Amino acid sequence: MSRQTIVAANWKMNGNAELAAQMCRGLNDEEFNANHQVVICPPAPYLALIRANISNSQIACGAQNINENEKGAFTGEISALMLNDLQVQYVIVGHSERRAMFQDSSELVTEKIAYALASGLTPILCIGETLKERENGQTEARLSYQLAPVIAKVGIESFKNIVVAYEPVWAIGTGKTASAEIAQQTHEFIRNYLASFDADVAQQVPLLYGGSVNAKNCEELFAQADIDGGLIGGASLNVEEFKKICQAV
Ligand SMILES: O=C(CO)COP(=O)(O)O
Repeated sequence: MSRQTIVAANWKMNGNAELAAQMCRGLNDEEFNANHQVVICPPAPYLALIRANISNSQIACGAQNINENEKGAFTGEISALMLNDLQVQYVIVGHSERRAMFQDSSELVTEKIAYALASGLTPILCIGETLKERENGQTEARLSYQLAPVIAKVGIESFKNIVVAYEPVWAIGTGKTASAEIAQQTHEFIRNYLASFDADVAQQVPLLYGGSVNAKNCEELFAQADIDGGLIGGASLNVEEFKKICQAV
């Protein structure tokens, strides 16, 4: 069985109602390969708008974060139940911007993943090393450090319902993409690491590359054996460019 391919848009704190409407109009009539999924992750205020305007069954919605509690006095937070309510299927967890700026530690990321899974959401678990870590030869240690607590908490079987996005911090928003060769090597490491727990599960997990992916560099990246799609930031804010990236897998 071939692995599912996924191209996910992470709008971060960008976009507006007009872009949401344009993106739905632009993508609704696209025909994608079978087993390909497009996920749009807008800021939370636009989730309902996108849900209401998507008619293509291969396009889903995702949130950019969730709180690890069911409900209660957590001003400003969004719960998994609310995402269920809006029929949002995916949620990005552990993005490096949240790890760096909002204290999303590996422990908290693990709790969010567990809660997302228990609520029937598909987490897109983001992992990645800094430039300093890569230069010091610590890439593999960093990635396993980020994966290990999640595997310990939810079990390797749960990775049948998890998407992993490898986003080297030094490639995010910098215009510096990892070369296809470096990206493939790192994805292969991630798959082998997962395979050391369960080889069958590891073969099924979609591994996405993220970091300055655009319409020009996506084809070479997506052609790599262990790259099953991408998590796209800046280039997902342009409908025509994002369409090209979705079709390149
Ligand atoms: O962080 C990213 C997606 O989550 C990547 O962002 P850019 O594509 O803008 O580099």
